[in-house]
Amino acid sequence: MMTAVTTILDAQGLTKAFDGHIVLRGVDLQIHEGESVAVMGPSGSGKSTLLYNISGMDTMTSGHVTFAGQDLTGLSQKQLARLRLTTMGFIFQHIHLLKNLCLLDNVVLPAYLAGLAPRDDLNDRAMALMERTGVAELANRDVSEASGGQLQRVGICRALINQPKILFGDEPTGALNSTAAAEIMDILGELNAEGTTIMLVTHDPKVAARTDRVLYMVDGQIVGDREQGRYTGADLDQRHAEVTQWLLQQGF
Ligand SMILES: Nc1ncnc2c1ncn2[C@@H]1O[C@H](COP(=O)(O)OP(=O)(O)OP(=O)(O)O)[C@@H](O)[C@H]1O
Repeated sequence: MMTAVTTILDAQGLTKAFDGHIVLRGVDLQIHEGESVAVMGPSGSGKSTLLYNISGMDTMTSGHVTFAGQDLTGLSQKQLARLRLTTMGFIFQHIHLLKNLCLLDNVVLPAYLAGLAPRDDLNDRAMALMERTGVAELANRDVSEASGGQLQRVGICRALINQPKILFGDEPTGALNSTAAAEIMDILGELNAEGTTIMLVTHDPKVAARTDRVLYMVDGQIVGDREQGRYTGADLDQRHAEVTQWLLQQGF
């Protein structure tokens, strides 16, 4: 039986210029609900700019982006902030947590700001996420008392606290050793298997090997789009070899 594909994010003719310097050159991109997508390409090709513009973190120069049926183009900064807070999660290379809050409160904060549930429920939800990602014992600790890999897990919990429809990552494993990076990708793989749509900017073909689809950007355009099927936990070396070969063909 064929499963219907739902487009969760649709960018049409997305252009972004900084002071007349064109960084995104009319990008068309559809992301389907439930898929995981890696965005690769040379430094400066526009990967992060693409992520920031399709998520409404930055304001595009021209084009249209529709997310979960809502056209971002006409929204005010306040409406965009609300949309991001309640429907999108973000993880970065360096997770910026508030130093004067314990790790649990850092996870709870976006939910508290969204005001969608009572505080006790938010604490329970945050603890469940921290248990799931293996950082529950750190809940009452400070930011300075956790390792980079542990902080990235806390960052994932924070990104998930409002049950986002999509999780965006900008080099989420970029600052981690290979073991910690693999553990983060295991967590993201589980979330994806449960239905969370994921889009990651990465330089790491091993990260890309675990996603459903790899985009390759050059000079502000998507020039390669590879569907590689779901990673099931087996044959990572084989997938890595295949995606590396494809990347080399793209000019990686
Ligand atoms: N806020 C900004 N103001 C001016 N120029 C910017 C800004 N953000 C990005 N750029 C420029 O846009 C281009 C693309 O940057 P971007 O960070 O999107 O590339 P990238 O592919 O993510 O690179 P990297 O892999 O190095 O992170 C670069 O030339 C960069 O200098």
